[in-house]
Amino acid sequence: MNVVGRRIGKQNSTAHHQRQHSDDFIRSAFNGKCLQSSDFRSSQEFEIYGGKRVSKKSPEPAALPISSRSFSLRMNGDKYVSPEPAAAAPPISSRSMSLRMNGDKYVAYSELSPSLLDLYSFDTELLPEAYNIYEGYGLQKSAQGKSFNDFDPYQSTDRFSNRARGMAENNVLKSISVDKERANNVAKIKVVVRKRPLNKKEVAKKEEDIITILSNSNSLAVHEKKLKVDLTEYVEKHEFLFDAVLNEDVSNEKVYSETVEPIVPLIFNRTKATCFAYGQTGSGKTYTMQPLPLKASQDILRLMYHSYRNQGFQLFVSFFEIYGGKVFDLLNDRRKLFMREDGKQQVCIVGLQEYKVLDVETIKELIERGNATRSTGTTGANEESSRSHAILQLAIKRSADGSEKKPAKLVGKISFIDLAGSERGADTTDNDKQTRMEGAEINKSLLALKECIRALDNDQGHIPFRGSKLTEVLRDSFVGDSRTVMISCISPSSGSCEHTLNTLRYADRVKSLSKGNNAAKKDSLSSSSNLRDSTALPLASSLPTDTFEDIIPDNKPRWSDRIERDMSPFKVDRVASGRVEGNVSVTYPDYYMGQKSGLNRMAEDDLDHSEETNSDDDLNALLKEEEDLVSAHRRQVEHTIEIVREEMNLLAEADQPGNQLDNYISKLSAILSHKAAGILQLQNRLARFQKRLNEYNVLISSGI
Ligand SMILES: Nc1ncnc2c1ncn2[C@@H]1O[C@H](COP(=O)(O)OP(=O)(O)OP(=O)(O)O)[C@@H](O)[C@H]1O
Repeated sequence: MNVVGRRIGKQNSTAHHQRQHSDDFIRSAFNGKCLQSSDFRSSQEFEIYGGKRVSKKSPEPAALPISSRSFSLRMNGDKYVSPEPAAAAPPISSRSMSLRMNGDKYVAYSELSPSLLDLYSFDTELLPEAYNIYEGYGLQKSAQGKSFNDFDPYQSTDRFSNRARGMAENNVLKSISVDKERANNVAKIKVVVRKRPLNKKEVAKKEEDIITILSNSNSLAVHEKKLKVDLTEYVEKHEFLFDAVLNEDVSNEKVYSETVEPIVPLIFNRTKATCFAYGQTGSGKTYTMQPLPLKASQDILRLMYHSYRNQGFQLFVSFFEIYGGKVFDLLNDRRKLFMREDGKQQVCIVGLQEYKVLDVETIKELIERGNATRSTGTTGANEESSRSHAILQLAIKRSADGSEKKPAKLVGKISFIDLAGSERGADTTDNDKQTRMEGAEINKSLLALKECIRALDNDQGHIPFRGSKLTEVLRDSFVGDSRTVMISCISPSSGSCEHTLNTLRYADRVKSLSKGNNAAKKDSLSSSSNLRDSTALPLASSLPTDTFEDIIPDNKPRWSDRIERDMSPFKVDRVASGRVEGNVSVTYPDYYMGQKSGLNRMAEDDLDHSEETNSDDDLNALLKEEEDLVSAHRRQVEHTIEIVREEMNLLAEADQPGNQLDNYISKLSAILSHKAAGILQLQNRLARFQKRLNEYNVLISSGI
């Protein structure tokens, strides 16, 4: 593997500080034998642990990893080498790497963690309660009554005067308090939309850009061309409001600063963050996601080596994918991994490899390797389309005393998820069995992910993470202090309108009902009510805008949505929560205003009355039935449209001279029977579902 070395020599504004830290590191590492950094500057070579040379670039200390606990060195003649015998080092193919001095050479500096990664059992309580990253060990007594300085390797060799140390601490304090302030301002869930530019193919096909985004606004409009029943065209405008809306000119840097950057400092303080990209194949998920972990790790390392230096934080990377409901290690030749649940219902991914990394370059190479391994399938829409969820995790760990003697435990982490193309969930009707199964799994996981995030944001005690492999794997990101950023990627082209609307609805559902969102959104949207500028006929306006929603419940209503729809049957589209459509403001029953969805109630019931507890399975089954009902309703509406078309044709025929009355009567009779059968079927399904709700005591309105 092409590891290390290339980063060295890169001068930047922090070079001076880093050089100083390098000096400190070198002094402490050599335990008093002071080696000048100039000795290192003259070093020319890097090589992989085990002796294989990788790079001959000059390792300037400006870019050296500065964690004095990240590796240790010893003298060997006049050479400094790692205390681990080279022979004992596993080959690079087994991913075990560590930086050491070998003569005047630096060698690789990543380390393999234990092969069993227990996602859930990470003890995030490793830091004594008194510990707070924003105050820092170095500035307070630890639980054992020892100050951080008691085990600070800087202390014995430190040349700084107390005054200088005080100034340094002040600076650390300042940056820490800035981070703390920032942390308080980071929303628990943030939903961002990114529009990509039209691609060459779309331009060649003369497809129009149907998305408008007002500059400096966080709303966007989709202009959907539709046909009335009489086949005349009109444009329906769907407006959505999100936390941020990024147009096609926005750079990846801006995407980073808008999404992940504010979260990074939080993961040093036990936060588990998740950033995922959602959208149809080719909408820009990978383009958007790929740079983020790199940028994040750059910031993480900066924090580790500066603001939080000497506190023993370590950075680990793992990269795996979920494909067809199975988990594969992308950094270990796609080895199949197994999930196990222990007695405490904590789930482990057995065998997942994690790398300890000290520099961005190594992370970059690991990501490249994982991406190359990532499974892709051939789809009609995009040959490179991915049908898997790729999950890259950056974990911050630390041992209890900040040293490397004890095993490091998880402090916080950030997971980057490049989801499978959202429309892939529609493959459940495909002829190919494998494709169907993959589609079903994708569908299930996208639904479950949405439900988990919503449950999370509502502080529901009950999070339906067992809905899919994806959410099971992410379980520990849904408990405790968490942050979630969803980046919805959309294509601007008219040909993708249906998928775009589905993506936006999914995003809207993730965001909706969340605490503090509704009021704000309502305010902001009420000033722009009547956002739809189409003249939608009642029937046309209840048309589903897509077909795959039957399978992917992007538009999945909660109990409250159903009421909203029921009360305003002429509304076609939901926009961000609290939207006021047309000039009709929708009145919610009090129950709904309290945001007590049926599920919330179930969750609360779970907590309050354990004997009435519904299991996850029950909850998921109920959710599934709800989805099925909505799907059936949608199909019924589509069916009705077809029938209305038939009726119109029949009427047109009837107007023709010489029309056969017999023919007209028999056709009309068939059409009406057809219509009635469809309605009856839906009524039966609705009745069954109502019964189920009654059984679970979640019937929320006598009006249903
Ligand atoms: N914001 C953007 N600016 C410029 N090009 C973009 C942008 N977003 C995506 N693209 C380009 O569009 C193409 C498809 O993007 P990408 O592969 O990221 O889609 P995807 O959603 O990950 O698809 P899949 O689900 O199939 O993996 C790529 O060639 C990519 O470079």
